[in-house]
Amino acid sequence: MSYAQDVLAKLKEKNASEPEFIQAATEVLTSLEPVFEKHPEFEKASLLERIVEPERQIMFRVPWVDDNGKVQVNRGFRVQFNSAIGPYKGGLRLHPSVNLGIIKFLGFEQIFKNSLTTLPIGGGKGGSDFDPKGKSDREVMAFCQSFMTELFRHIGADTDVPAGDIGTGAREIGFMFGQYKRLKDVYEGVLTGKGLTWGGSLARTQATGYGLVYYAQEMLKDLGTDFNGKTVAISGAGNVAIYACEKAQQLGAKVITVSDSNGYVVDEEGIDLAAVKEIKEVKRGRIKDYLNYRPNAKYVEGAGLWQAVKVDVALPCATQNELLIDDAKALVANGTMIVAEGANMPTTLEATQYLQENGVYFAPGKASNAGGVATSALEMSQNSQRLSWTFEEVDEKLHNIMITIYKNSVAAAKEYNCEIGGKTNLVAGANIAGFMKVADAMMAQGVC
Ligand SMILES: NC(=O)C1=CN([C@@H]2O[C@H](COP(=O)(O)OP(=O)(O)OC[C@H]3O[C@@H](n4cnc5c(N)ncnc54)[C@H](OP(=O)(O)O)[C@@H]3O)[C@@H](O)[C@H]2O)C=CC1
Ligand SMILES: N=C(CCC(=O)O)C(=O)O
Repeated sequence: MSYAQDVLAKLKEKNASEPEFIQAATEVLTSLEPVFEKHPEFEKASLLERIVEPERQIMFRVPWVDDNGKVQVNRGFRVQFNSAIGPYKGGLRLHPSVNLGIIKFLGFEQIFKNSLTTLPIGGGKGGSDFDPKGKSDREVMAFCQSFMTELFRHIGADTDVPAGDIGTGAREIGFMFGQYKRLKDVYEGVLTGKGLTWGGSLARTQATGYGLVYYAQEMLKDLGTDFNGKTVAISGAGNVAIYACEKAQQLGAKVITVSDSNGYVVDEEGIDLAAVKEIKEVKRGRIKDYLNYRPNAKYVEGAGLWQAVKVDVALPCATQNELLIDDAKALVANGTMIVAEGANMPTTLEATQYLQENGVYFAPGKASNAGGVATSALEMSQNSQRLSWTFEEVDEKLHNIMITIYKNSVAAAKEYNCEIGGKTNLVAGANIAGFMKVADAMMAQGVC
């Protein structure tokens, strides 16, 4: 049994109730096998045993009062996974499905994603099982203030910088920031995704979606083509999905699907993004309301998006494990050229392998969705300098970072001979490239 396999076996035993964390760790550790053959010093330093154990895991009670005067209680989390290359950095997910295993999977992915950005940020993640859907602004504020009343003692601009993720948008970041400032009596860049009048960065809202398309553009370039005239399927209708759609449309693609947790829309004439933005960003409505704007479109309740349409490009931008083996088989049968993940771990391990082995060029979210956290790090840079860059300046830096992530992933894959289905194995390349910088820092910093 190899070093990585031995550590993985122990990890599965020790974290048996955390399937998503085991899934994320299985993908990374399997990719790293050839690295440990070349670097036996890593095993001697028990590097893997240390990197798979979070530096700190914080769980706390979050009591708040709803609009009926009833006291509600939620559970809060922050996993400070790895600070070898910088302060912990990662989003806050507010969704009823949140538990420690989900936050550990997200935090583990964040270590290598943040490393790939080439910026000085470590890996962390947090959130709560609070569901903001259907709550009043006052209820969301009450929750966010209570959440931050516990979290503030563990974070800071040079310690741990949370941001958005599922269920955490500009509204939630605002309420959390206001509470932090009151408690700490400090005005600092402790959160990213802030409003533009109080320290936010231009292009941060667009960054994850734009960055995903910039990365996918590099993939298409290596296939001798581009987005112009391509048919694209996108899942989700939130921050990542909306701005992936916007950039793909700007590059000449026809996006024909979006979805939410109730169902999906197919609009063969091309998604009306202004309608999606109004439904989701303004009215906080359901995607089925799209038919009120585009009566010729189709709405289908439930899952099934990936088997419903024939597309050149698939961009899963909703949630983990949304693209399963039968979806992968449908994409292959329909001749899909590339799958680039906008969400974190949306494709199961089995589906990923099937897509790669059958010639679909596949990008893991830790590489292709890194534009969000990269731009968060650019927001931190602007805060440190007490400056604000223009949209064009930030967008150009973002584009260059995504090109660098792609090139570094390809280079690492080539160095370790990682090919699959006749194409570069970007999963292995991203995991290796992301790991090496963290490994180098951990080896230099001693047993810690
Ligand atoms: N925001 C960011 O900066 C980044 C986010 N990501 C990842 O991208 C993905 C989307 O995040 P983001 O756009 O920020 O989140 P949002 O909350 O803005 O949007 C999430 C979208 O996914 C849908 N969704 C959520 N859970 C499920 C589910 N269980 N089944 C089906 N659909 C679901 C939501 O539908 P509904 O409204 O019905 O809940 C919504 O349309 C997540 O995996 C996140 O971790 C990755 C990098 C950066
Ligand atoms: N949710 C995010 C963004 C994190 C951040 O901007 O710190 C992610 O990279 O998954």
